[in-house]
Amino acid sequence: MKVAWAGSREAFQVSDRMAKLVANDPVFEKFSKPMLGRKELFKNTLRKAAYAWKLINDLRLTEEEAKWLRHYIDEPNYTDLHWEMFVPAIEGQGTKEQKKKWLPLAQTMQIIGTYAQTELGHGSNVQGLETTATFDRQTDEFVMHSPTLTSSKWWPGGMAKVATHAIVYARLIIDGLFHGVHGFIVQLRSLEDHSPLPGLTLGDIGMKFGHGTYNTMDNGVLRFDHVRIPRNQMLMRVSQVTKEGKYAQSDVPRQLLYGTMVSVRQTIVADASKALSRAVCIATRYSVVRRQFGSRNGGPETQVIDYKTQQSRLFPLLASAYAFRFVGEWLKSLYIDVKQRLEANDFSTLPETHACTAGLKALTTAATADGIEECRKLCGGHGYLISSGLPELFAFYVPACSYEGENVVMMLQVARFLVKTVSNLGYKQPVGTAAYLGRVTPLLQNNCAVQTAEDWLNPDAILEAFEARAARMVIGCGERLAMFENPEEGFAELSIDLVEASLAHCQLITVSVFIQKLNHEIPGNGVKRSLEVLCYVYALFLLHKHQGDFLATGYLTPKQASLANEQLRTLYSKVRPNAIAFVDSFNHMDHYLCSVLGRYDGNVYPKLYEAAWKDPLNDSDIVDGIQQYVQPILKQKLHYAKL
Ligand SMILES: CC/C=C\C/C=C\C/C=C\C/C=C\C/C=C\C/C=C/C(=O)SCCNC(=O)CCNC(=O)[C@H](O)C(C)(C)COP(=O)(O)OP(=O)(O)OC[C@H]1O[C@@H](n2cnc3c(N)ncnc32)[C@H](O)[C@@H]1OP(=O)(O)O
Ligand SMILES: Cc1cc2nc3c(=O)[nH]c(=O)nc-3n(C[C@H](O)[C@H](O)[C@H](O)COP(=O)(O)OP(=O)(O)OC[C@H]3O[C@@H](n4cnc5c(N)ncnc54)[C@H](O)[C@@H]3O)c2cc1C
Repeated sequence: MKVAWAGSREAFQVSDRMAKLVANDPVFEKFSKPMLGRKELFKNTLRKAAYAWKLINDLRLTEEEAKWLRHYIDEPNYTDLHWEMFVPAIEGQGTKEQKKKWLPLAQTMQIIGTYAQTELGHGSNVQGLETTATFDRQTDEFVMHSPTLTSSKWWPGGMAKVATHAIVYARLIIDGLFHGVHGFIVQLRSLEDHSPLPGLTLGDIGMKFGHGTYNTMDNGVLRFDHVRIPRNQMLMRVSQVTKEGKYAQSDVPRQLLYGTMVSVRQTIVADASKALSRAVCIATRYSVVRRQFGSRNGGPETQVIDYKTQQSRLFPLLASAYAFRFVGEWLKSLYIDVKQRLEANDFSTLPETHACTAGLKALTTAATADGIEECRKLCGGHGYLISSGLPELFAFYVPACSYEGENVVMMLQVARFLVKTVSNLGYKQPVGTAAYLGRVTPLLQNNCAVQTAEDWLNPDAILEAFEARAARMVIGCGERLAMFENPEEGFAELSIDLVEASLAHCQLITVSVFIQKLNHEIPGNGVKRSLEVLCYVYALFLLHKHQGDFLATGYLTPKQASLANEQLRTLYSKVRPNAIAFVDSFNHMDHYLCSVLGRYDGNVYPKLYEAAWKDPLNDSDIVDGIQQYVQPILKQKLHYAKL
């Protein structure tokens, strides 16, 4: 199962080796992080990042190994933006000459970059950005300027204190004409003494949610006061500006300017299963250790994992972690394919890839963030302790619902893709993830054939149910949209339904990828059978949760919906014996989990007790402030004692 989770034996070995490297090195200790002040926390992160870079070079780690190393160090920092956004932006949007100049500098970290798109006034609406890049023909330069307070760049990670360069998105202006938003490589700091270059105002935007997690990142603010950069620092794969000031667009579609976001959204989907599996591992192990009620004749109480209600909250999350792992793997292969096509100037699959990355990013991050919080509740009161590992994990993870495309905004992008697909149905056969929309007639006409709970243990029945629900919701939206004279008005009016239809479409993708995975790639019958159980849990849990959709579209009868729920209860009993094996298969080490409740050895209570004594408040019996503020209250003698 560890191999099935990792994707291959080699992938398992690489990640396992890197997990151990990090866990066994005292530099990467992280348990004390929540006790540090912001400055100490930040310096500590800089120290770890520098040491990691040294390890990467000394040990000659591959790109894959380096990614795992950074992952297991488990502290967001400037290198995330450098490797995941700055470098890919140059790779995807730079010309050959630009790549030749900038990539070697970035790949050896002689320069450190960030991705400066969002502003104080605009994040989702990229076309609304206000920073200007005005071409000056006399000097062959662009003048970068922040004309308003709301045009201040706001959020870019690593920008406040570390990055030497940024890809800055700004409105291109030539001779007073606006030519859309483009990316520019801008140097921010001196490579000699790290001071901000003239004309730039740079700073940190302030503390963020949760203490010891995201505050390791220096998210920054940046303002330009007429800063000049050479013309050849505009990323020019998509559009070019000549030294005469002529604006030209190559036959590469404009959407490629958004290519870095497609790449990162794909990574975010791949990472969702890491965060969810971490929370599920903690909650499952603790649910086996924790006992409440049910003691008979002085025997042990019931392990809380044996309560059906606990199973009904925990096991769908376990199944979701596996579903997200597989859909992340699938999305990566889709992305690699589109990347190769884009390099060969084939842009045909870009719209579908954009819809898949946007929609799955929204689906997986929302479910993961909610899932982590559910796992915290599944651990009862102790889940609220920092030492459970869950509050910090939640604080670290929850911004994923907003960054890289706010989730609702992303679902509306999926909706645009679906509406377009439906409106083209007469003359363009949908393919890939939308192929089912080419079979609307049977999907709209045939209803579910399930008659017994057992009938639900059938991948075809499940797939058809999810296809019919999505098709009926999408087509229904299409029909209602057609009644509006102005399609944009209609889209806005129906946006709630469109987001729901997009979710149904994305859930269909996750369910069908899970089923495909079982059909083709699982080594070993035992592993396969166990994963089949999780696949059914995932699908039937979604069906139960969204049964309103399945009933309202008329595909299911109430009886069939209740049979699905009956089957789900049976499936939970099948998951229970393997629950610990399922979570051990994630191969998460104690160092990575950073959780007393999720310890591999289950030695929870003594370690919880021990961890409590490490709190700085327990350094002495009488702490600072008691004499000054508590003793006087105790000693005062008031007449009206009842105040
Ligand atoms: C670096 C992080 C790496 C990994 C994270 C993983 C795990 C976490 C680990 C560590 C975490 C630590 C640190 C990193 C954390 C966070 C970093 C965060 C970075 C950022 O947030 S960067 C800023 C991201 N900003 C956004 O995502 C903005 C969202 N808005 C948009 O994308 C667009 O503006 C929007 C909403 C799509 C609308 O665009 P617009 O108004 O310009 O146009 P249209 O709607 O008219 O669309 C035009 C046309 O283009 C199509 N399209 C839109 N986007 C794309 C795209 N990306 N690719 C391809 N095509 C696209 C759209 O569908 C339309 O097509 P049509 O004309 O209809 O055919
Ligand atoms: C931790 C973190 C790290 C970040 N790192 C970076 C970075 O490195 N570089 C960078 O450039 N940016 C970064 N960002 C910014 C991030 O990309 C934006 O915050 C994100 O894209 C969301 O945009 P917004 O803040 O403008 O949200 P808004 O769009 O203002 O969202 C507010 C609300 O409005 C709703 N809404 C907006 N538009 C619509 C619509 N059309 N229809 C319906 N509802 C709508 C949303 O659903 C949401 O509920 C980061 C953000 C965070 C939280």
